[in-house]
Amino acid sequence: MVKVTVLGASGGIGQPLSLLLKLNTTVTNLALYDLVNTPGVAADLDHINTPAKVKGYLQKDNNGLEHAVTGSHLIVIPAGIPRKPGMTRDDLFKINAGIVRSLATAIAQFAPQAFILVISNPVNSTVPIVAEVLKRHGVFDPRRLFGVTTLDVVRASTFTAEISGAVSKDVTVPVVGGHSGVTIIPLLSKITPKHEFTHEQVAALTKRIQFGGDEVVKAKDGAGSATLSMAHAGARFAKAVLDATVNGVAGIVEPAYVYLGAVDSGNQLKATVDGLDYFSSNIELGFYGVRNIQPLEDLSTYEQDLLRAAIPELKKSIDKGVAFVEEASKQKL
Ligand SMILES: NC(=O)c1ccc[n+]([C@@H]2O[C@H](COP(=O)([O-])OP(=O)(O)OC[C@H]3O[C@@H](n4cnc5c(N)ncnc54)[C@H](O)[C@@H]3O)[C@@H](O)[C@H]2O)c1
Ligand SMILES: O=C(O)C[C@H](O)C(=O)O
Repeated sequence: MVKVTVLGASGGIGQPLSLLLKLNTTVTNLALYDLVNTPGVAADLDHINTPAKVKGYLQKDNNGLEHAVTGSHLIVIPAGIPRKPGMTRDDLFKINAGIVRSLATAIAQFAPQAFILVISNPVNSTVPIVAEVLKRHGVFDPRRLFGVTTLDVVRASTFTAEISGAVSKDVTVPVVGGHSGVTIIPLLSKITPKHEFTHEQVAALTKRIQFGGDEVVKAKDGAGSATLSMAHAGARFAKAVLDATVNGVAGIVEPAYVYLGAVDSGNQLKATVDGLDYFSSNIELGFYGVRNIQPLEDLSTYEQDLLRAAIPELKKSIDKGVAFVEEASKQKL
């Protein structure tokens, strides 16, 4: 059995993401959990002739969350509120931190072995929140926890190809750091296939990739943030984890925001990012999840400056997530 669970499955991301996961033939059971509407979404998806059996769970059901997560191989979390124009991702912390903490508590209790993919913003803080909850339950395996930053590399491929004329699906741009504004660091000097951009193009592309989310928030004009492109990105990353951990595919490399103490190579990277505990880099996936975290090498001067600007922002967001769980534990929430 390969059970995948989506927490927040009725939302703007949750529904198309669940559709794409239903189309993934590695999945045998798809559990959809939300406050509302999951029975309908599940009944609808269950008519698609792919292997996964789909079941909906509601918060108001008796032990709905427990039943949704129990036995899961992989759990994706897009639960929480999205931005409106004028908001930063950090403005979501107040509400989403509590949502993510309560979902992580259930995972720690009922699915401690699951691979966890966090989409809920602010990712730079919500991933440390999940980790702290798992640590407190004595079940933290950092190789199994990922902040999903795939949308940044998807955008980077699209935006750079518009300038270079390459076919976007063939373009790869490493994007490292975190998932918010200046913490998003595109490494345009490392684009493949190789392309030489002018300084002006590098500056403009960097800004567009860093603030790509704002373009969608503005265009949606109060109706939320990226959902469809995010569903695509989330399904792509979930497929990568399933291929590595279920299907035994070796050598898969995808970016993700992870705990750097997960593996030795992460500790080496940690030394080059001023001791940050979490950072997004290209991750080689293996049977147990994170297998290798790629180092930052040969950055251009411009990229080194971006990194310098990102580090204090990341530190603030990480500390905020850790402090939130500490405070909640003190208050026995
Ligand atoms: N990581 C990324 O790259 C990325 C990209 C886009 C959006 N996001 C984030 O994803 C989150 C969701 O975005 P959306 O557009 O789908 O929002 P949405 O409001 O459309 O959907 C969120 C869903 O979460 C559900 N929910 C709320 N509290 C819950 C709880 N305690 N348990 C289960 N479900 C709960 C809601 O009922 C809703 O169905 C936002 O925080 C957004 O900022 C992240
Ligand atoms: O921009 C947002 O708030 C949503 C998401 O993080 C994105 O990058 O599109």
